[in-house]
Amino acid sequence: MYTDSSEFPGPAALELTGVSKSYRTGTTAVAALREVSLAVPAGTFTAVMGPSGSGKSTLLQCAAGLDGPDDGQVRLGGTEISRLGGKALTRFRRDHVGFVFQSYNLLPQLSVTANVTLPLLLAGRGTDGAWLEYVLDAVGLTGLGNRKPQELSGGQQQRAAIARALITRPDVVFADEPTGALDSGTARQVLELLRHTVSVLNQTVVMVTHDPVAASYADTVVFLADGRIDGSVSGASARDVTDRMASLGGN
Ligand SMILES: Nc1ncnc2c1ncn2[C@@H]1O[C@H](COP(=O)(O)OP(=O)(O)OP(=O)(O)O)[C@@H](O)[C@H]1O
Repeated sequence: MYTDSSEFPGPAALELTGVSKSYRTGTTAVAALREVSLAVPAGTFTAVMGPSGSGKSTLLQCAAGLDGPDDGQVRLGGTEISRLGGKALTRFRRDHVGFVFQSYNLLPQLSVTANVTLPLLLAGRGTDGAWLEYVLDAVGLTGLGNRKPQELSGGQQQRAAIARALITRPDVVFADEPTGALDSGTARQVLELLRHTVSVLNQTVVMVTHDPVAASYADTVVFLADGRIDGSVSGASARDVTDRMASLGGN
């Protein structure tokens, strides 16, 4: 794992430096992230794992600009997003970040093509037809662009959500438990697709997951425990990840 982009050649797609975040409930404060530093090289697949409550979702929210850290910096594609707020941050996210969630969040009344190109429409950008076709092909939805989401299987719906995340050519795609709602065979296909977007499209992907099999598709698995980074492994098998998680006392 890199804690600083000077440690690797090439640009960092994402860099967190000393990021801390607490939540206040009543009179008590819960430290969800404690001085987390992490650098993700462009064109790599990173999985974030850790026990329940270790701070994975908070890390993703801060890294993607969905929430602001209390302390520290977040740089995404060369922009320090922790300095941005309001409309500037919303615009930045729209143009530079892609999201894939466990629930596909497709609009039922729109076709696959309209769902996939919605981020471009919202950004006031035109659709490059060749890129749309390429992306739909890449996610295995060739010829299904006119279908409505409910006319697709769960795996196909998640593929459409991945196409929607890729369409703006974002600096980073953040995936939060992207296979949580899928059976293991379909999950494997979606993970292979995410792997393909990194290996072939040079996309940067950061995925939060509870599943050691999902994590094994990543180049690097970063472990969180109690709001801190607790090491990382590269090229890990599902077994390696399971063993590491057991040593963290996690699930
Ligand atoms: N909105 C919130 N208000 C108060 N505390 C919160 C809030 N969100 C998260 N927390 C606390 O922050 C800590 C980290 O939570 P987070 O959701 O980031 O962990 P996680 O690793 O994603 O957990 P899980 O695997 O169960 O989803 C936990 O102690 C959690 O209870």
